[in-house]
Amino acid sequence: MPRPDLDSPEQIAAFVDRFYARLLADPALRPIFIDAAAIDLPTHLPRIRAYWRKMLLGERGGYQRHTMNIHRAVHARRPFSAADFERWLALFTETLDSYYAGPVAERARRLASRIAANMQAGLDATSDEGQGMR
Ligand code: HEM
Repeated sequence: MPRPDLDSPEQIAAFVDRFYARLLADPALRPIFIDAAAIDLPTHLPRIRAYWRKMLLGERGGYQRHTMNIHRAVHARRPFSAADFERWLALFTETLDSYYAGPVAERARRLASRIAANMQAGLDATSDEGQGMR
């Protein structure tokens, strides 16, 4: 059966559930979500879905939070390592490749990789001398 593209709110919702199943099963990443950030999944998952609807479908008026500052606060409690970023991106890409194919899935891949690199650079800079992003 051909894989669908990641181009509807329904596919994005399913993608986020699948991605988070992997993140939360990961021995290195799970404690960041569960212990350091103590996320409430019923609050968190709808935000992640709204974020990706904005990024991939151009949804307006949905997700409007400061993602970088939110990660900075978690990073201050428990620093993200380079290996954490690699793992996050590997799980994102594996989830995409397992279930989705098409131009929007490819855009998601490029965006995630670019944003992860920017985020990592911003967090590193912050912990050095405060030259972080925004
Ligand atoms: C090492 C890599 C990453 C880790 C360990 C990580 C971890 C987390 C954690 C723990 C939260 C919950 C924060 C809280 O509610 O206090 C969070 C939120 C979020 N993350 Fe990440 N993250 C990573 C990379 C990324 C990347 C690269 C993106 C985007 C491409 C991203 C997108 C988001 C979004 C949209 C939220 C929701 C923030 C909100 O509450 O509005 N994350 N992340």
